Amino acid sequence: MDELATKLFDIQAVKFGSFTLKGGQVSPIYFDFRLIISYPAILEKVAGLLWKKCAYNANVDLICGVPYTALPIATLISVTNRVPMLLRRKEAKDYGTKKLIEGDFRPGMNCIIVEDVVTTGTSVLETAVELRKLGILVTHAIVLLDRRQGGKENLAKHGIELSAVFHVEEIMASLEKQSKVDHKVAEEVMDFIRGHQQSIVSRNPRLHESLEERRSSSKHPIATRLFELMMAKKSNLCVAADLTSLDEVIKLAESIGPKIVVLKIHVDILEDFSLAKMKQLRKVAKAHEFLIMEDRKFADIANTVQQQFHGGVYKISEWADLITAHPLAGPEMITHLFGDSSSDSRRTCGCVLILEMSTKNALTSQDYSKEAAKWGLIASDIVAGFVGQSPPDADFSGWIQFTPGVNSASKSGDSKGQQYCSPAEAVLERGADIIIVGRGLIKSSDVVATAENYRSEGWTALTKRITNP
Ligand SMILES: O=c1ccn([C@@H]2O[C@H](COP(=O)(O)O)[C@@H](O)[C@H]2O)c(=O)[nH]1
Repeated sequence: MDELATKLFDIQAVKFGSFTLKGGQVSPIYFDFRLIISYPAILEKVAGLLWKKCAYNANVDLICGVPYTALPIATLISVTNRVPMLLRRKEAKDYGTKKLIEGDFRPGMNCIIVEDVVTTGTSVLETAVELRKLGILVTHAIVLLDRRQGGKENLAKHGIELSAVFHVEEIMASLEKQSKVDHKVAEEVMDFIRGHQQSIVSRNPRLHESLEERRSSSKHPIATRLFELMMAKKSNLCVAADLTSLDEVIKLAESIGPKIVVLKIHVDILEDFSLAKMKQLRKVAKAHEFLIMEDRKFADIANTVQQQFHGGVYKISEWADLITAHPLAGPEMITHLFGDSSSDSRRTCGCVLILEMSTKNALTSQDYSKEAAKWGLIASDIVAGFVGQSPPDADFSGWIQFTPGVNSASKSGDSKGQQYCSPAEAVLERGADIIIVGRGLIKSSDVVATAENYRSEGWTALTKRITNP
C-alpha cells in the first residue's frame, strides 16, 4: 500500500495545492486517477488490489466500470480474472440499439461496480440504477479511494456495500510516513476532509434535539408516550419477538420487559393466539412499561385495511399500541387506516410507516420514501414514526425512526437478504431513534444479559448523538 501511495504521488495522481472542486469548495488535495492509464505497471497493481477486494465474493458474475476513469481498470480486471464485463454508456446513442448497458448478461446475474474515487457515491448509484433496471443484481462496489464524505453510507442505504483499497486518511498517513508531504500539509488535508464529512445524519436537526424537546413537539399521543418511556427507562430498544408461541412471547416479555420500550410481534406467526393470552401480554406490558407493536405491514386499500385492523380473529385494534403500514396504496389509506375521524384508535394506536426496508435490493427507493414521508407528515395525527434506514428529507422532530436489521454478532446479514448493522451504526450513522433487534437477541442463550447489552449500546449511542451534534 505504501508503495502504491508513493507511486500515485510520484506520477501526480495525488496532488497538493489549491483546487476548486465541482461543488465550488477549495480543496488542498486533488486525485487525478485518469493518469494511471499512462503507467501500465501501476494500472496492473490497482486492478489487482481492487480485485482482491471482491474476490472473496463467490457471487461475481459480471463487473462494470463507472465511466470513464474506471473503464480501463475494469477491463484489466475482467481480462486478468476472466470475469465478463459490461459497459455503461453515459448517454444512449440516438441510433441503433439505443442501449445504455452493453454486453451479454441474464437478469439475476450479480454485477460488481468498479470506480476510481467515491465521494458521495452518486456515480456508482447512477450505474447501479441502470443495471438494476435490467434485472441485474448489484450489492457490491469496489473503489480505489473512498474520500469518506458519505459515499459508503449513501450506498449502503441502497443495498450496496462499498469496499475501498484506500481511505484518504491512509494515503495521507503513508505519504507523511515516507516524507512525501510534511505534517502541516497532512493536517490541512485531514481538516478539510473532516470538515466536509457531513453525513445526512449530522445535517439533520431532529437527530440532535433532546428527547424532552422532541416529546413536546410530537403530535401523536403514542409518540409522546414512547419518548417518555425512553427517558424514564434509558432505553431505545425494541425487541422483535419473532416466536411462534404467544406463551413464549409472554415469558420473554416478562424477563426482558425492564430493558425494552417496545415489544414487536408478528401476530400471524403465532400458533396459539387467543385474545385472552393477548390480555396477559398487555398486563406484562403495563407492569414493565413497554409498548406493543404489531408488525402487520398493512398495505391494502383503506376499506380493507380498516377491517384487517379492527376485525378478523386478531382484533389488532384491541391490543396494539403501534402498527406498521406500507404507504403503497397512497395517502388516503394512511388517513383512513384506523377508521373515521371519531375512531378512538387514532389516539390509542400509532401508525409506523415503512419508508425503507432493511433488505438487499429492496424496492423502497429514495423517491418512494421521499413521497411517502410527505404523506406521513400531513397525517401527523395518525403517524407516530417510520421504519427506515435513514432520515427522510421531509423529517419532523416529533417522529420516531425505528431501524430494524440490528445485530451485533452478524455484520453480513442472514442468507435470505436481511442486512445487519451494529446498534452504534444504526443510531449514529443511520439516524435510528429506536433499534429493532430480533434474532440477535431471541436466539441468544442469555436473553436478559443480551437485552442489557443492546439497551446499553443503543442508549449510549443515542446520548452521544444528542450531546455531540
Ligand atoms: O425493513 C424491515 C422491516 C421490518 N423488519 C422486521 O424486523 C425484524 C428483524 O428481525 P432480525 O431477526 O433482527 O433480522 C423482523 O421481525 C422483520 O420482520 C425488518 O427486518 N426489516
